[in-house]
Amino acid sequence: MTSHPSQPPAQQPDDQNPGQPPAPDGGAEAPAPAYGAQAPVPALAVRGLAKRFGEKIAVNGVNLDVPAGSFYGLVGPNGAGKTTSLSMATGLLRPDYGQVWVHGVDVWAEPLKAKRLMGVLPDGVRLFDRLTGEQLVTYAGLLRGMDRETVAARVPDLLRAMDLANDAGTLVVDYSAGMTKKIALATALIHAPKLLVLDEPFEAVDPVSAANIRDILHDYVASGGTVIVSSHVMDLVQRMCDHVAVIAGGNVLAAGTVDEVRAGASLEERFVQLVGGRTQAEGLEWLRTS
Ligand SMILES: Nc1ncnc2c1ncn2[C@@H]1O[C@H](COP(=O)(O)OP(=O)(O)OP(=O)(O)O)[C@@H](O)[C@H]1O
Repeated sequence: MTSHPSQPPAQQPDDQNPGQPPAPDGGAEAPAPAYGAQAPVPALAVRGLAKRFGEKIAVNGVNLDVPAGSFYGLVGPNGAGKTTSLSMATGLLRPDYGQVWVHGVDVWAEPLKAKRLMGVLPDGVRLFDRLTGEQLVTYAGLLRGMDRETVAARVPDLLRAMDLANDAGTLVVDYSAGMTKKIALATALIHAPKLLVLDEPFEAVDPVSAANIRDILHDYVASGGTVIVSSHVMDLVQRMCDHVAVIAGGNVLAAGTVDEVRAGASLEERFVQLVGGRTQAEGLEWLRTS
């Protein structure tokens, strides 16, 4: 495994990077993670990650350590920067600033090596939906450089685990939203990655399938894998995850074990305390029917 550099590579000065936005808070100065001989290398380490879309700062210098073997929840209100952060962390969206390591491998310096370690379920994923479910998962395995025999052995296992065995021959374009989510998750699992990054994996998934997926993910973590899930469902994160980060306005407001972050309250109460933003239904009087 590649060890971390003791210092981060120098940030690009703006004059070498025309059109780049100025470094956000914590962006340019964020130290690289330095792990001693004893300290385990995190599954994911993020330093000074930042992204701006025009005037909008979507991610404002995020630092995060996701311990190997953890079940890590990422929660935040709509537009908090979760998807943008995860997209940059998984090599799908180039950051303006910052660095990301997966098990010590720099995602943006060694993308192929890093991506071999990861399985990703991106938000709003576009799949090759003119393939059948079985073909799509097979294709994902072959694309990862796996041999045909191993892929052929794993595909039925995954289809069964996702309760899609009876729809193996159906075109993905004809799948429901929940079925599409599950087949996308199967494509993320086929190469048995060390780190799974799942953006809203339970959205549109029925309760029985969600419980099955939770079991699969718990087994995966128990066998040494690491899972990062973003979710809006606090109760689910509190029950399912051992670590959590709360992100809002492109910043991490709190991060640690679930018990540390919720500090005696429920995660939902703590979330509302941290994030604020509860609004009264003022101005919607016209909506009242009586
Ligand atoms: N491609 C884009 N172009 C312009 N603005 C974008 C783009 N992607 C994201 N944004 C903006 O960046 C901010 C963060 O968006 P992001 O999708 O990361 O939030 P999120 O926490 O995943 O939200 P949600 O929970 O609603 O999915 C939002 O204000 C969003 O409008």
